[in-house]
Amino acid sequence: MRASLIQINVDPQEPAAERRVRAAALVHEQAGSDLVVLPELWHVGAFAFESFAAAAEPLGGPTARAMSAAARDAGVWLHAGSIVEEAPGGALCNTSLVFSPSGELVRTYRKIHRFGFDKGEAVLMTAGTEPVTLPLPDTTLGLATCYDLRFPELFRALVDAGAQTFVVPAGWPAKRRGHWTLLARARAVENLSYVLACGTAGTHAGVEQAGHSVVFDPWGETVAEAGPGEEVLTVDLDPARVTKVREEFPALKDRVLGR
Ligand SMILES: NC(=O)CCC(=O)C(=O)O
Repeated sequence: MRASLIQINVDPQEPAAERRVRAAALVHEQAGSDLVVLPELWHVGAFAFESFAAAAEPLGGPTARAMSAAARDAGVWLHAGSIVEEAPGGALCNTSLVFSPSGELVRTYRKIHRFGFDKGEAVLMTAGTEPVTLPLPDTTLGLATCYDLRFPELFRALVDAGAQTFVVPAGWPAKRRGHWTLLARARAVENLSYVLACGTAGTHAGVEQAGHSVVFDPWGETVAEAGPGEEVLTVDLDPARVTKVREEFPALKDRVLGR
């Protein structure tokens, strides 16, 4: 199973409409991959809080339409990262979109843990409540977004729902890059699962992004890691390895709490 993580540069000087066209072209270039992943809020910037309201769009909005067409044209499963969703009733949510190779929107995931404490996303966005998984032909995806990485109980809930491969779009700051890599790896090791963690490059709203998208295997080994700039990280995964590792090291069966 081939996966491509598109670590797109988010530059406030680039209009969102142009970045959308560029993202679609980058997805198109990944034809031949099974799964393509974009980062969190790449259309606006995860820290561009003051632009969230203006950038909000419904599920059938311009980003979703462009990504549906891109998935269909490339013939790939596309985790299109997240958008600022204007939900029915007007609430804003940080919502991930997953499209099938025919361009159908097959899953949405509203980020459960909002970042910012008493500011930014935490006050502007409404939290999701539901963990979301998606069975693909070769693996079952578990969806999480950025700050969710700090909450292992979400990943356990996803494992209980059948997840074998976590997809984590993010807009993670460079100043906490050490946490990014450490937490993504921990989620792989403790859940004996692949982790596909896709961040952004560039600086927006004064926040330098970490880049360094990374893929860990179910033993916590690094499959591939990007640098700080715009880059596509393409990896070949062996979905059967999740079952094998879980059989050889059945730690998930030893859980006592929270089952
Ligand atoms: N967009 C985010 O969720 C940022 C998370 C973050 O900066 C952190 O957890 O640290």
